[in-house]
Amino acid sequence: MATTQAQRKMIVFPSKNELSEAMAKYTANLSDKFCKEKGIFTVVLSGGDLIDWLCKLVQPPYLNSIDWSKWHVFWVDERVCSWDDPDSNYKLAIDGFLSKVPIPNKNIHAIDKHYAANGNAEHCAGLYEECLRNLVKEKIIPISPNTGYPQFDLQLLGMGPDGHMASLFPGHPQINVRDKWVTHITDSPKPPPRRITFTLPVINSASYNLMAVCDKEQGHAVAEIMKHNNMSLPSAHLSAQVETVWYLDQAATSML
Ligand SMILES: O=C1O[C@H](COP(=O)(O)O)[C@@H](O)[C@H](O)[C@H]1O
Repeated sequence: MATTQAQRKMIVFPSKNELSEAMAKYTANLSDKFCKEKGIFTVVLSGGDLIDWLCKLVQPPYLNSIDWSKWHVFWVDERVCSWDDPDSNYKLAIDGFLSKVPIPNKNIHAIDKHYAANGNAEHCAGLYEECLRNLVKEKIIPISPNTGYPQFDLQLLGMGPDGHMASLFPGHPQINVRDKWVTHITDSPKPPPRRITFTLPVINSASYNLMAVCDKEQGHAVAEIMKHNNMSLPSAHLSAQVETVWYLDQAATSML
């Protein structure tokens, strides 16, 4: 079932399996489009359950048909910990997805290894922003003519039961930051406390934003956003330059 609100297109799938299949197809189609148009595909990952739902991308027909050499991979948020810590979104993506596809190492743009291990969130945010600014200079990432912030091709996002996206949490000031591309938090309500995150204007400057939400646990936040447009939930602010699409499984719509 597909419905469209002002800014949000919502598609409900019977189960995670169908959602994963659709997400792989959506990603593969955009990869083809952007690789043909500009020879580069910039993809931003989140952590959490999303990585599991990318499983279909590492299977035929996508595994062999996607031009992985053109991919550049980023993280919308990252936990400030060592790369091999079980909390690391980098580790999660490497283990569950990136180690299974031939993306050149130099195109995987992770949080700084040394400073992440040292736990300095502010410094890690500054360094990640510097990394993005260098890639803008190298013309890997364009600046959106509409917003003035970096414009990624596709972001694959997830939402926590409290309505957070990336590491923008309800009631925390990071959602209002506009003078940075990447900011930090040291008191995240979800552990671990120290994280870096893209700011909202960067998130909303992406061409395509796909928000994938499964499970009953998220049902209340889904209803607050879809039925009541409750803007106190960070995920309610999600938009994109071309398309914002919410992929939900049946369980996540239990309160709609
Ligand atoms: O902490 C985080 O949570 C969100 C949502 O994760 P999920 O496990 O509820 O799917 C995730 O999108 C974000 O990247 C991560 O750092």
